[in-house]
Amino acid sequence: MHESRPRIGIMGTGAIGGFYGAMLAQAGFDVHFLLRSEFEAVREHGLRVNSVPRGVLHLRKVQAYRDVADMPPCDWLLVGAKTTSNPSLAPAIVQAAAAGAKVVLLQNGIAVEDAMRPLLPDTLHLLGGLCFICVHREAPGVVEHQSQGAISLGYHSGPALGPDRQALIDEGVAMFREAGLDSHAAASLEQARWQKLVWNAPYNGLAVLLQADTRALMDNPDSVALVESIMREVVSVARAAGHALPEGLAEKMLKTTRHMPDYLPSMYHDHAQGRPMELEAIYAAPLAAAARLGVEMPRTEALFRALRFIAARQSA
Ligand SMILES: NC(=O)C1=CN([C@@H]2O[C@H](COP(=O)(O)OP(=O)(O)OC[C@H]3O[C@@H](n4cnc5c(N)ncnc54)[C@H](OP(=O)(O)O)[C@@H]3O)[C@@H](O)[C@H]2O)C=CC1
Ligand SMILES: CC(C)(CO)C(=O)C(=O)O
Repeated sequence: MHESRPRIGIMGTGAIGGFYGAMLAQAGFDVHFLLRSEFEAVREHGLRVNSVPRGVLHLRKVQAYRDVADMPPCDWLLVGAKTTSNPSLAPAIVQAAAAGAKVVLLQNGIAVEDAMRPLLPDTLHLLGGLCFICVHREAPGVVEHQSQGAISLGYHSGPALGPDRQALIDEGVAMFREAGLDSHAAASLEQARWQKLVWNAPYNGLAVLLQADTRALMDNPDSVALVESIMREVVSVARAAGHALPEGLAEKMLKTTRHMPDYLPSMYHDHAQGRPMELEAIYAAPLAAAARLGVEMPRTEALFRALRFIAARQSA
């Protein structure tokens, strides 16, 4: 630890990293941002979050870095890159870590910590952070925040045992709460990931395939039927894996989505910008789990294959 408050590193400052990092910096935390394509813009103009529920937050002086070697050692490393960047980002995470640092993957998908764990030394704690939020990058250094913002944390692996794990999660939860965010401990990180996937598996991919935002998807009976059937497949696999997802989860998510702003999930933006889509974390890993458990996910698999076709054409 450094001084009385932890030092925070944002590893990948896009929509999620920009939003949570700016909120923490505004609350007085010592936050250091690793950037890539938007480094110059942020260094010159700062980081701006245009938030519908919270108003404009403009961090004019940002501790921004293009090279991880210039970053000071950080106690909390919040990974805001897409899961597709994790293998190439891992050495930078290790380099920016203070002794005994907590690495938190603020990412969607299944088994993302399992894939990251072998790339980190055993001395680092690895946690997952599930972000319930609608944000996207509007321009270099500009994040649009449409709604929500809650974050739940769960411990994956590392040197802490038993009550020490809970204490670390509580420390993280308290940090986000101090920044004015709704934050909770997830009883089980794996279950929390499956539960969130019930939303991401249908909407992320269908937004790309059908070129539609959530409002358009919810206004059409055919797309609603597709969304619902994919949700039910994810729920079945999660339950087969031993996760007691709440009864009526799919219905509740459909209802909540009807009341959301017309939102384009992050996978839509990746496709639109020609960036890799998170197909491994959101589709391939759940499908592999389903195969191991002997549960079929025919509609999810069809969506995955269609998306993989789109991705292959895009990269050709
Ligand atoms: N957006 C949302 O509303 C939500 C997103 N999520 C999840 O959060 C995660 C992040 O998504 P999101 O914020 O939308 O993604 P973005 O594409 O907006 O941000 C990713 C950022 O990581 C940066 N990055 C990647 N690799 C490196 C690197 N090697 N060095 C430095 N920076 C790097 C990118 O830089 P560059 O500009 O160079 O590409 C970019 O700024 C995903 O897993 C997503 O599924 C979860 C809930 C909601
Ligand atoms: C489910 C949603 C839209 C908001 O909770 C989100 O967090 C995401 O896009 O991953």
